Amino acid sequence: MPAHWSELDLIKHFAGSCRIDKKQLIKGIGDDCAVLHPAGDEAWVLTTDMLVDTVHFDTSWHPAFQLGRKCLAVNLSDIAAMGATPHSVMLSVALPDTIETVWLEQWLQGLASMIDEFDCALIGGDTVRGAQLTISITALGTTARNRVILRSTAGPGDTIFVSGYLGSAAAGLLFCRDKAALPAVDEQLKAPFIKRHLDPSPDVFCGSLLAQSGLVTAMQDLSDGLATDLAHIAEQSHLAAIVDAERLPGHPDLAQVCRLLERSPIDLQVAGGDDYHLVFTVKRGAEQELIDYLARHDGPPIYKIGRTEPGSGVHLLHDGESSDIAFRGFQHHGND
Ligand SMILES: Nc1ncnc2c1ncn2[C@@H]1O[C@H](COP(=O)(O)OP(=O)(O)OP(=O)(O)O)[C@@H](O)[C@H]1O
Ligand SMILES: Cc1ncc(C[n+]2csc(CCOP(=O)(O)O)c2C)c(N)n1
Ligand SMILES: [Mg+2]
Repeated sequence: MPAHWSELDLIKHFAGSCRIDKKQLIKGIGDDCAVLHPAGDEAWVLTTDMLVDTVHFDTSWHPAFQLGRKCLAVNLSDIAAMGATPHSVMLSVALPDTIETVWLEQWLQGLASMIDEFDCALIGGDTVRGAQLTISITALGTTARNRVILRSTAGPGDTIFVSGYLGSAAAGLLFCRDKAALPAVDEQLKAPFIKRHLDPSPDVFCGSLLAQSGLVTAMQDLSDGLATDLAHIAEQSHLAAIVDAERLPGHPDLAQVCRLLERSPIDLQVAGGDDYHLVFTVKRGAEQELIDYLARHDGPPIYKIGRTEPGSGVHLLHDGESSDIAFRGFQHHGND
């Protein structure tokens, strides 16, 4: 892979080299999922995510069962971001010879439990031998055509919300990765952070409620970190996103845990990645209506973190200063 190319450069190059439009394609490259309009009022959303050993997970600390669940969770999070309901999945794996049967069985049980939990079915895939354990899942979701939520449709003056705590998985990853280097930390204190890294639960129910409410203008899931993921909404909606650092929601123990890790909580919250919650925009004046709608439908709490305005970038307000953090989240290429 050419090291000087960023992930976005590569995607643009792929897109620029192939035909990318097609009848019945509502949205191709550029969102959490592609959107197809098969017939009638329905829309299909399709997404694929690849997980590679040592890049997305590390089998030395990731139990097989939880890894099986996470492989699907990251895809379902993209389906949630469109406001759709998961329907079916295709599984492609490259397995090295060193994989043990017991490990594979536990991994599969984890995957199967996630398939059951979200009422999906496994409908196909591909299986090959490979040097490095690689798992690629393609997921299909369905929704009503007029309920699909894109990244490109936020308006100026909208309010920005997230659907859960930020930074937990990033702290959990540090606990798992730097085990030897860290002083002994109370297991109970670490547990929720490590759980969020190992076994995130995608906000599928929340995403679907948000779309049903008719009050959400744009949405995206949080995989690379707010700095990058919100930048996609800002860029595609031709807006600036203004985020108030004090409003970023975190686990009640995040500050304490970050002191032990010697990391800034805000850094983990905006750039740590692996959150798998949703970031979305709501028309100004409709915030309370949305909160009431969620409460009426047993929805989860949501957290207001900022607003959009004319302009560009993602601006983090902290201690009276503003800094542009657009695309400062996790990147696979270009900033290693
Ligand atoms: N190799 C590729 N060929 C064609 N399109 C691609 C390729 N890689 C990514 N894309 C498309 O580019 C867009 C951004 O991809 P990306 O994987 O960054 O999605 P994301 O939702 O932003 O992140 P995540 O995968 O963490 O959810 C998507 O529309 C995706 O389908
Ligand atoms: C062992 C290990 N090292 C680092 C990370 C962190 N990480 C890897 S990929 C990614 C963003 C989402 O990926 P993608 O953009 O491919 O969907 C993040 C935050 C991890 N989870 N495990
Ligand atoms: Mg996504």
